[in-house]
Amino acid sequence: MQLRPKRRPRIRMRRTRPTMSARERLPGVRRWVVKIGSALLTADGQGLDRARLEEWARQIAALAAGGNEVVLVSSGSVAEGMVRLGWRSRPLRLDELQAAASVGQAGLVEAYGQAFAAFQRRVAQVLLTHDDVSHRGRYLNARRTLMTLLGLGVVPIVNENDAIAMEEIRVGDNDTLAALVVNLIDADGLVILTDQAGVFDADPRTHPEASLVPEIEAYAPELLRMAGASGGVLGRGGMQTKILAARQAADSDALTVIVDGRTPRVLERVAAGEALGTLLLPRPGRRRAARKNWLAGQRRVRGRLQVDAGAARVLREAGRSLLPIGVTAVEGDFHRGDLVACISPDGEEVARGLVNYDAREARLLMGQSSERIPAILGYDREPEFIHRDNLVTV
Ligand SMILES: Nc1ncnc2c1ncn2[C@@H]1O[C@H](COP(=O)(O)OP(=O)(O)O)[C@@H](O)[C@H]1O
Ligand SMILES: N[C@@H](CCC(=O)OP(=O)(O)O)C(=O)O
Repeated sequence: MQLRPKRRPRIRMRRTRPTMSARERLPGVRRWVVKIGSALLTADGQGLDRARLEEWARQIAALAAGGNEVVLVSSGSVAEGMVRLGWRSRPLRLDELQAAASVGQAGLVEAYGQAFAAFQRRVAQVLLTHDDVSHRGRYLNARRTLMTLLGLGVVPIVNENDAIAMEEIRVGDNDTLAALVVNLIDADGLVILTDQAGVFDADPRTHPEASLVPEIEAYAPELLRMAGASGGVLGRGGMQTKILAARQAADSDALTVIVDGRTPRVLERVAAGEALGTLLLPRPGRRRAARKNWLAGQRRVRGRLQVDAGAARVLREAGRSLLPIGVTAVEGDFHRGDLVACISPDGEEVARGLVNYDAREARLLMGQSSERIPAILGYDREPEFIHRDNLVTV
């Protein structure tokens, strides 16, 4: 009897039919999150690959000089820490992992600092946990800090706060962290740099005949089947978490490109719309920002702001920010970052959003013009009670 080689079942792919090529949207992207994975950052577990790091710094600096805003999400703290501590295998104990991450994170930011300095760019270290993006007040602060850094022309370098993150507040992998950052700052492009050319129709490590998927909807159901279970020795997520990250980015209408970070001038070429890696697309017509969905879904309204007719109208019709001057009464005992409802003079809820002031401060500021905030409080903050980015109409 002749044995026939076992064939892999063919996967039918629903690729997005290009009308205007979706790649043509990439040159229009202005705010990027670039994620660099452990698999790529360290030369075979021998420490950080500084030559590559410098090349990415050059490209990010070039994008920034061309009017783009770029937040870098970089892994590598554990890998670098292991090298600095002389450990050959990734520890299993959480405290040792956290120690390695702390040692490595210092090295990581130092290396980026030097790399970017060669291109006259400053960097900032931003360490986040899951709590920071799900907790009301810290969410606003994390967002504001990142936006301020971008406004200053600084490149924020984000990693998970591994030293303190316990299991229940861990994001877990940096693909997911990158997606959280996309949603946090309303980025319109996410580039995930990894050690493969992109997403293949099967894991290329175990299926050398697999072929690259150039473009696909992030929510295409077959995608997760293509991705093998987990990543390499240093990385954690593998392709699965990258696809889930692309989906989360797609929820706020961002485009994701998964691509080999070793490709020459990769970031500049991706941003120019060149067909590199895999482009993962949002579903057409899904425009509502993820943050707004999240806001709309929050049930625990902590307070109510009575607004006058004019404020009710601009909130309802134009989705504008709520200023202190339009508020006539403050109900409840809420804190900065809490969800509050905006109530029109006829008693209807017109909008809800994350408030920038504590109830005590709001009572002092209501009915006043925003220029008077510093004089009334003795310190300055946002001119809005609720910024339109953090507000949904009901
Ligand atoms: N369908 C697929 N296409 C490409 N890579 C895949 C696929 N399925 C699994 N992988 C694996 O995912 C790995 C990348 O994930 P990981 O090692 O976590 O990298 P990183 O550190 O960049 O996050 C690849 O080296 C590859 O072996
Ligand atoms: N925050 C840790 C873990 C990051 C991580 O999971 O890495 P990866 O998903 O491979 O980019 C680190 O910097 O090593």
